[in-house]
Parts: sequence; structure tokens; C-alpha cells
Amino acid sequence: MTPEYEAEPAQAALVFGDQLAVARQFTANLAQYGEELGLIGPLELPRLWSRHILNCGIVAPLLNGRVGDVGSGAGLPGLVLAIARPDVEFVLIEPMERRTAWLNDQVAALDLKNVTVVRDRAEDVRRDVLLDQVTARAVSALKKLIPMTAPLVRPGGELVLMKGAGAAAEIDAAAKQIRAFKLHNVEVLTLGEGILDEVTRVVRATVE
Ligand SMILES: C[S@@+](CC[C@H](N)C(=O)[O-])C[C@H]1O[C@@H](n2cnc3c(N)ncnc32)[C@H](O)[C@@H]1O
Repeated sequence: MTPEYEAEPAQAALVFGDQLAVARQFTANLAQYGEELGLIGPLELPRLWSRHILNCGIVAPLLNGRVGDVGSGAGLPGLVLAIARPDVEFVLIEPMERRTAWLNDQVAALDLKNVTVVRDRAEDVRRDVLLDQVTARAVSALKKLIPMTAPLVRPGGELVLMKGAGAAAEIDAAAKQIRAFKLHNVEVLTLGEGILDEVTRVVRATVE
């Protein structure tokens, strides 16, 4: 039996459009198996849609081409974004076997044609094909995250890193890494204002 979890908010239709049924199925699967598989804590169930699914889905319009998601874990944001944007190709990079097994199961269960799961640490991923953009959420502070993610991005591509209210302070603390990895146009974007109950912040930067 699926444990009780947050009822679907009205904003879900706005964020996922004609992909809503797939997003709904993924959310139900995460509610059913997420705690047992150690992917989410029990406290997340009452805010599964608002804190996790919508918070990730709102990033979808920023993406294009071939996007890597570093440290996908339960599929946040990588799987959610792949659901929202079937026209974009996603590479989910996650070192933990239990988590890649979950990600592969969900790709099959949801019949997603635009997702590849790579079991590896970001630092060890083969770089023969560079990505147009890289996303990450809750993996590490920016000064550690930049060296992990920027080398995966093609020249002119972007980092789109989900961050909390401390995003600007993290940018200040990462000044050295921003210079070393030649990031430009580093900005904090606030997404979902007037739509979501909790806004989403991303640090977006262009890789030289
Ligand atoms: C706190 S979890 C966050 C998971 C998911 N992004 C989310 O927002 O719920 C951090 C994830 O990053 C992964 N991770 C840690 N170090 C990594 C690395 N060097 N390369 C890629 N993934 C890594 C972990 O295995 C874990 O799944």
C-alpha cells in the first residue's frame, strides 16, 4: 500500500503540462518505495510535491540539448526534469548502486526514452562527449560542486545548480573556483515566484 503523501497541488498541471500523468506516476512510485530504499526520509512525504517534485520541475524551461544531472539520488532533479522535457536528453550521474538501480527501474517503468543512467562519480565520468548543461541539487557547496561539474560542460555551455537561500553567499565563497574554472555570467535566478508556495533558486553560469 502506498503511504499517505501530499495531495497533488494545482500548480502541478502548470509545471508539467501534458507530462502531468508521468510526473504523477513518478511521485506515487517515490512515495511508495522512496523511504524503504533510503531515497527520501519519512518527513518528506507530506511535502513531496511542493518541496521536491515542483521545486525541481520549475527548472525545466531553462534546459536544452544534452543535460547531465550530477548526484541524481532519487531522481531529483534529473528524472523530474526528464519527465517535464522529453525533448531534452538527460544523463543521470550517480555513484551509488542502490540509487542507479532505482533510477534505471524508473526509466523503464515510466518508459522514458530520453534518459541514460551512468554509475560513477562526476569526477570520474568519461569526458569524450561534453554536455550542454549540468544540473545538481543537494550534492555539495558551490566551491566543491564547481570542480565536480564544470569539466563536464562544453565551452559555452552552462551550469544550472539548484541552491537554497544561501546561494549568493556560496557564490562569494567560491570566487577562487569561479575564476579557476572560467565561469562567466554567474547569477542567481529565482524561479516559481507567484506560482509555487516555495520559490526555487538556481545558480546559473556559463563555462568559457
Ligand atoms: C544528498 S543526495 C541528493 C540527491 C538528489 N540530488 C536530491 O536532491 O534529492 C547527494 C547525492 O549525490 C551523490 N554524490 C555524492 N558524491 C558524488 C560525486 N562525486 N559524483 C556524483 N554524485 C555524487 C550521492 O550518492 C547522493 O545520491
